[in-house]
Amino acid sequence: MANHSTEISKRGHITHVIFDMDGLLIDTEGFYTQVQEIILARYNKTFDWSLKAKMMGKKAIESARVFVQESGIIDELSPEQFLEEREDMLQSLFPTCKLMPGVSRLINHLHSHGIPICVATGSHKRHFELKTQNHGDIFSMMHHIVLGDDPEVKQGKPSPDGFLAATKRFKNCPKDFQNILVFEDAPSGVAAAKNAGMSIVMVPDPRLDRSYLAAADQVLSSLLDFNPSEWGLPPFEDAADQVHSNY
Ligand SMILES: O=P(O)(O)OC[C@H](O)CO
Ligand SMILES: [Mg+2]
Repeated sequence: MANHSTEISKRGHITHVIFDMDGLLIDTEGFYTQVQEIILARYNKTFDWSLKAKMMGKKAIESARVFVQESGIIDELSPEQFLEEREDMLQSLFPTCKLMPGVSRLINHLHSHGIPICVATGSHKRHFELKTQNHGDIFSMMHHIVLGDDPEVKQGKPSPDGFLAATKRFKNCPKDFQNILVFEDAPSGVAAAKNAGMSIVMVPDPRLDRSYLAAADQVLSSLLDFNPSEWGLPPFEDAADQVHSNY
């Protein structure tokens, strides 16, 4: 079995951290699922996790194209109509979102140790504001936030555009991108981090097909299971806090 120092050298010494948002920091992925199930039911179709896996993490319009094409309703509903149809439902759900387990503890820990942290999300500005309106304390600790409609993000995940834009905006950004750790929940996001040459911890929904997990450097069932010292980051001071804190 590898000892602790071997694990660190294998995983590298992380100096900067980039967080995905939906499904990783906040529990908004369930809202998208709920709304997409309702829309497909009108066409007597069911929304399943194989389609979900292909949509999550992408920019809205890119994800909408996948939805109408793969579900076979493209002749009845265009990607633009789909986005319009789901909008009211999403707008009422987003402000009710909660933080995922372990988010508060990890973000506070990294921030208090001066580790540069940021967000790179596929979400556009209007949705970002609805989703984060009750979580200003967490998002204010981010050095910067790169949104899906940022002019530098020409293409959504799995393109590396968002992660590369996020990297450039750090002061003293590392030369070796392996020293940047990305946290993601979506297959497209894991691919984007790999395409950017970064290290990647995946925290997938348990319903996601396991074939999607192989690309990540580490797979965790929750951020509560993340051990910073395995990645050369400052260890949690209070081990008891790791066990007992849910948020
Ligand atoms: O997972 P994120 O934060 O990149 O968001 C992407 C979409 O808005 C939701 O899948
Ligand atoms: Mg996500």
